[in-house]
Amino acid sequence: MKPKVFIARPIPSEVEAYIADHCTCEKWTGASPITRNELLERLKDAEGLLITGEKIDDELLDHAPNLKAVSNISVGYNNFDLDAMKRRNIIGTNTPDVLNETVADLALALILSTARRIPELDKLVKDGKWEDQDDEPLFGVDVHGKTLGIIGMGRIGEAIGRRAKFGFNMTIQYHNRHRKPESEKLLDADYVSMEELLQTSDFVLLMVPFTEGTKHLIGKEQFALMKNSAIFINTSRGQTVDENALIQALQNQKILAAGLDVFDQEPVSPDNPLLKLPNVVTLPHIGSATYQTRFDMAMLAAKNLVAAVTGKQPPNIVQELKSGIKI
Ligand SMILES: NC(=O)c1ccc[n+]([C@@H]2O[C@H](COP(=O)([O-])OP(=O)(O)OC[C@H]3O[C@@H](n4cnc5c(N)ncnc54)[C@H](O)[C@@H]3O)[C@@H](O)[C@H]2O)c1
Ligand SMILES: O=C(O)[C@H](O)CO
Repeated sequence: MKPKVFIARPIPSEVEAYIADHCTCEKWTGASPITRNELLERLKDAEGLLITGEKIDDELLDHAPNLKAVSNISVGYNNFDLDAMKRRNIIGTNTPDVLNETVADLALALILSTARRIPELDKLVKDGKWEDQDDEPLFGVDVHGKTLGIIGMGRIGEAIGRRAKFGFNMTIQYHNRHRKPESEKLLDADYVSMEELLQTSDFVLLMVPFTEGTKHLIGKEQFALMKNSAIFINTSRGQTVDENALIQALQNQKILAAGLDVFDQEPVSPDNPLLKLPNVVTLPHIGSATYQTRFDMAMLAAKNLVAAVTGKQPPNIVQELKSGIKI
């Protein structure tokens, strides 16, 4: 008998067909995203679950007595309660690498958009406010030749560094849990302390996972160390930044600007002060959102899921759950 899986997110038909070749599939077909309660109700028989970021904790696992594996269609897995999953030998997988270049493209787009004030000036033109006058009020700052400080020199951090170094002749420095000699060689990058990075970078870019150790990694103290001309970019998770401290830093011109793909609360509340500041470029968490990359992520997540529920080694079990899992 084929293992039963529940697909909680819309996925391309080709990916669904691949899963259906190996598993009995049930899927969420509602017009809006599945709610927590609806998800809990659908898990009674499921041995596998395909999701994007839904919280996997004791409450959910209590509703899923047959569950063996949860496959995330994302590289970040801060939605996994790793202890709860470990206690029940649940396999958890993610989708690394296939999205690196796409997310890196978006990070560069945020760097350029903030430095050259692209959304603000686009609005000015479309609002008919482009006047024949001295254009100094439209000036921005250069990107080429400046110093980019990357906090979190992982797979995506390095892809961003490559673009910045070889596309824009930027100087790269980074801070990471561990030194990355390969990245240092490739990017001619300096490993520096967090303090030095914050004090000397023109652009500070955050690309760490959200864990207990990175919650509010950047807060009041860190913004205080940055240059007044610094531009802050967050493409990691909203919770890695103390958002109130960021708002203060921008309102008090402690830093020049910010480019944000991620927020503490998503979707961001329309009342969030960040949305009222002209020197902030905002995006709705779309780092990996191109047709090709989202297809590749869904297919990789499907391969992880099928392998896990059919007793094979999935290609991408998350690091913390690797030991102790019996395939
Ligand atoms: N905006 C988006 O759409 C989007 C897309 C993809 C990934 N992400 C986020 O980016 C994260 C990184 O993805 P990745 O594939 O590059 O992961 P990765 O594991 O390859 O890289 C993360 C790096 O951060 C470092 N790190 C961890 N804690 C740190 C700390 N306290 N200080 C300094 N460095 C630290 C790690 O050592 C690692 O080198 C994901 O976990 C996800 O949350 C966001
Ligand atoms: O972690 C990821 O893969 C991105 O944030 C998309 O969810």
